[in-house]
Amino acid sequence: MVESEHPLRLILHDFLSLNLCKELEFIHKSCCAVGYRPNVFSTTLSHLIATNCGHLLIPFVSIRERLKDKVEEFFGCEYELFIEFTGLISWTKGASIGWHSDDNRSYLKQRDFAAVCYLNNHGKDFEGGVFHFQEGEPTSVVPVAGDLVIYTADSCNIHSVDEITEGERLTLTLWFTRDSSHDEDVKLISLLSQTLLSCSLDRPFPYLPLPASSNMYWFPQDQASHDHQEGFDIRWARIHVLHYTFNASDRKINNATSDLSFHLSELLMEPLRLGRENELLNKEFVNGLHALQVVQFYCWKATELPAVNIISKEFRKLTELSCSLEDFKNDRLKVIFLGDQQHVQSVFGSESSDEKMQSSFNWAYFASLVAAWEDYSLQLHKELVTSLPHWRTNQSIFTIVT
Ligand SMILES: O=C(O)CCC(=O)C(=O)O
Ligand SMILES: [Fe+2]
Repeated sequence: MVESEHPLRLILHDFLSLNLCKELEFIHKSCCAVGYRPNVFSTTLSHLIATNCGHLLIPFVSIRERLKDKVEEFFGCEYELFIEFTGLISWTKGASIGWHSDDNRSYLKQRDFAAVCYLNNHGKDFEGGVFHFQEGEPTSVVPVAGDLVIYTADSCNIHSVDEITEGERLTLTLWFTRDSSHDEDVKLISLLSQTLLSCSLDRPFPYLPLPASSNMYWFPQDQASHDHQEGFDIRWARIHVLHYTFNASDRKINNATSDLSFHLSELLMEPLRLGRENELLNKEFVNGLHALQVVQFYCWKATELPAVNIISKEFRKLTELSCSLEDFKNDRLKVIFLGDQQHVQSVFGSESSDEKMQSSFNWAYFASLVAAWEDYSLQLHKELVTSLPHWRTNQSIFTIVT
């Protein structure tokens, strides 16, 4: 399993199971916002909490523990380590990073160790994006889903990543610190406490996502220019490359355009429907993020379960497609949210997954997964509610054995 003998870095194969990689991909593709560098997208744990998706921290809990144990063990730490940052980070066409160490800014000095888990595959999901160490073995790491690289964050491990030339490269990245004042857990527990305690505990759907402000989902076409008009909305772009559309009723759009205080970008914060080719699913989602999450859940599960061919009566009822598509055919919205569709395709398009999804798509199966997504989310929410009091007492996020 171990690849290198270098004392300050370690490469492990198959550290994460493929299903965990897929689950984290589902979380990222349904929740991410624009990142801190051009062509980069990120999902931080605090962003999940801020968008009412604190329950999606649960899948990270045991991975963070295993990673911390591994780092402590490999570096023989005799002091306690704290996690300073946890995030899902994806890089798309044009993103790269030159030689650097991870503590190379005054505000990053607290970083002692880094862990990068690859969640998808070079050569299949993206091209480019090979990782290099400037000195010592191994010189290069080709990302493979499930593999892990850990290294010290100082100048002993100067590294770089080649430019992504196609597709989307996804990682789970953590930094560790000895400095307890940079402990991420303390901040996350405080945020979770604020959001969970401020809402009533018996809400019927406590896991429904709440979008952040629209600019956090706006991917500018030219990030160097200060004119951020041109570009696209990440949420819309993600469903577009999977051949879905967001549909709002004409009445709503007309009302919105006549109300000058209402920004059209806010339409994705409002109830809407999902369409595909000339069909419209007879279900209202509370907002664009809600619909996106169900679509991404379908992508995750559709690769796992055999397609359902027998459409039961119950399914048929659920999938009754709306007959008033004409009232929802709003190409105007597409222009506003997507802009240049070729640009969207060059950022998020992926041919291999595309073909598979297209040929096996089935609304009945999709509708059955709406319910499965609700069960999944509710289960995680319950785990969160059970765990939080223990986390608060210990000021630490850990697996609660029940
Ligand atoms: O994603 C990687 O392989 C490494 C990224 C990196 O070097 C960084 O974020 O500092
Ligand atoms: Fe780095």
